[in-house]
Amino acid sequence: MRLSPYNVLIKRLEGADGIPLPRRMSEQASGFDLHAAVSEDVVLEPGKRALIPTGFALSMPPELEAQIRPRSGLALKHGITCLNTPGTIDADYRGEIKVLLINLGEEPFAIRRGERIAQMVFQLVPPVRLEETIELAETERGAGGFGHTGKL
Ligand SMILES: O=c1ccn([C@H]2C[C@H](O)[C@@H](COP(=O)(O)OP(=O)(O)OP(=O)(O)O)O2)c(=O)[nH]1
Ligand SMILES: [Mg+2]
Repeated sequence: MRLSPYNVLIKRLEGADGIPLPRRMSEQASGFDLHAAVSEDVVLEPGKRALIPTGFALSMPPELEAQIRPRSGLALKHGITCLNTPGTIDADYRGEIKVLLINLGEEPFAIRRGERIAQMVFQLVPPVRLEETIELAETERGAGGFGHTGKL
């Protein structure tokens, strides 16, 4: 078990005064909830999408990435989810973290300043080097996929 946490730096951006920094809502929550840093309400009509600012930027060690995931409560109650879920935040990205929301519900949904709209989960990214070859290691599955193993 890792004893010391990964140190991730967070910078509040202009216009994000009063917006809480991302936070875990319970001690062992996987995700840090993200708040909308919109200057005024954004109304998402059914079927429409919007890129919502969160008011902060990150600097994290190269072995990490962050994933932007939907909040299940918003998805269940209002059909609000992330279009590109999970969104990928690269370790070298220094711009504002944004959330691409889409309304898959039947009613317009208002996104208000400061409301929690999504969550950010940090993940380890293993160091991988792609090496081109003409022969792959054989397996029992081989090229079978997409339901190849049946239903039961
Ligand atoms: O939900 C998201 C997804 C991405 N990003 C930012 C951080 C990420 O590092 C960058 C690029 O994202 P991605 O690689 O998914 O998009 P792309 O279309 O491949 O853009 P790029 O060519 O800039 O990599 O955009 C967000 O703020 N929120
Ligand atoms: Mg990319």
